[in-house]
Amino acid sequence: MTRPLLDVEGLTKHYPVTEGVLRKEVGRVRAVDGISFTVDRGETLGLVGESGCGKSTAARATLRLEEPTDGHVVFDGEDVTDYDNRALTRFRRRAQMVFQDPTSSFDPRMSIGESVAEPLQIHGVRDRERRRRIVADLLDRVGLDAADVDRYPHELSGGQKQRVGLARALVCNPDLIVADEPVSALDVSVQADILDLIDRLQQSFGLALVVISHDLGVVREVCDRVAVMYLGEIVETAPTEELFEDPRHPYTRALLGSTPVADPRRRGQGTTLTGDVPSPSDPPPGCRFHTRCPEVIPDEDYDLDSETWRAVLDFRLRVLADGVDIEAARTYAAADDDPAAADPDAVRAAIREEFGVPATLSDGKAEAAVADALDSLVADDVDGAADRLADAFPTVCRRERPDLAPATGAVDSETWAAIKRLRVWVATRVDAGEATVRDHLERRCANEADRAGEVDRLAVRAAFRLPDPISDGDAERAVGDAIDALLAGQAGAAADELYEAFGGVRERACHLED
Ligand SMILES: Nc1ncnc2c1ncn2[C@@H]1O[C@H](COP(=O)(O)OP(=O)(O)OP(=O)(O)O)[C@@H](O)[C@H]1O
Repeated sequence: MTRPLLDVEGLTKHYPVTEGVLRKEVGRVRAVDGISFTVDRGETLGLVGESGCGKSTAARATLRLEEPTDGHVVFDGEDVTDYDNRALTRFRRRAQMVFQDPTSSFDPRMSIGESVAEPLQIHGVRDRERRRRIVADLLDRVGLDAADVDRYPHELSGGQKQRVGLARALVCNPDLIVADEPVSALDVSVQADILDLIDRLQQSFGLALVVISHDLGVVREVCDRVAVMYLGEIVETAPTEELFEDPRHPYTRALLGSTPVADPRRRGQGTTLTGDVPSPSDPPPGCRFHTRCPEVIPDEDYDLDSETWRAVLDFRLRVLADGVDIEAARTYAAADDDPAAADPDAVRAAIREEFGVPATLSDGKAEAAVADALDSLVADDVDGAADRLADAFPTVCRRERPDLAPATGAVDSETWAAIKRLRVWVATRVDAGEATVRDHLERRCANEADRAGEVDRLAVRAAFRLPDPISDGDAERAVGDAIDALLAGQAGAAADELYEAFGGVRERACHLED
């Protein structure tokens, strides 16, 4: 595998939540929370997930249209997060963004020709005639007429405007385009045309593309690989058809289950998504999806099917959030319209019904806990109910999050984090000469080398917190070879080793299936 054009590692964007005139920080919106992905030259990566899961923020932070809170964005061997303003201007020429609503990115007083030519002017193409030729050629390639040059945005349809948006993004001959919901504002009839155009442009310009969409049909149409985002995290990355045929993460399965599919064999299969995405300012612990996950793992102490387990957990979650409306249950249960006189058994039954909890659970221990909680609720003791349910129904998913690990082997999450640390360090030095690489390595390993007397394999492992040896044989071989290449000053060869063994293409989730 060749080295990717874009290697995003641990990218994080938190927005502070402030209060009062002094704007004291009282919390953080964890919009993007440590995501990693790669995009090869000429490749199209889809970024999918429900509304609010952080896709647009991820795009803006990747292109440094907003400052990331943490993480690295390595683009063509350089760390974009280190760039000064000048380097950023150069980067923005090579990495462009296309927005959902092209109208907002146009100045209504500028003609189409002027709008498309503007980036050329900004980036120093002074020759007017040359600008005109480039613009005419691009308009032609995006399927517009040369005569459209003199028209204004308000004279164009949505589809035509998106074509102009693409022409404008292409005008500086970028290597990467990030398209944020490029067709969701368009009529369905025009969407296919624009997707087809994106596909053709990508091929003829050899572009790397990141296509952001909440619509799985869109990504299936144009993407080589797909990364699935949930609540600020990437839960699964896989080649497109593999993802659709064999989704590994329960969130991906639920997302696919909620999308209408053309294939009649798959219609109605799988689980669907219910409820809203929780707030990113207070994400659930463990696997963030566990509060909605139809496949949440039952505690081994109980013998309940997954649907009942989900119902019990929904009940537990709602009680803990003080979200059970007991008065409404009393009203529902009251035979003679007097909630105060409602039969307590009927109130308990009404609450069970609301959450889909069976009248009697087959597992005695679970039934006892639910019955106790219902007794407390009926006695208006919400805290008592919450304590009982919190103690009785833990799930492994509250403690452990699905861990992205390379399909190459069973490395644990700490080892994987160390490998990625080494990979990013190497990726930003691939073009450096041998002496520079060795010099940088010496500095990186200064503490460990002091102890060891020289920079050797052990010092490098210690500096990057890599186990010695890594338990998985394939991973150990790749890392060992990469370290040897580094010690010889050959960062390029080290990067090749690491991408070959641990490249984003084969990155799959998750321990839940294992
Ligand atoms: N400037 C901001 N300040 C505070 N919170 C923000 C800001 N921008 C985004 N967010 C929050 O971050 C989370 C992720 O938003 P983002 O727009 O990235 O999601 P998305 O997946 O692109 O959703 P959509 O498809 O609706 O655009 C949301 O909860 C959003 O409210």
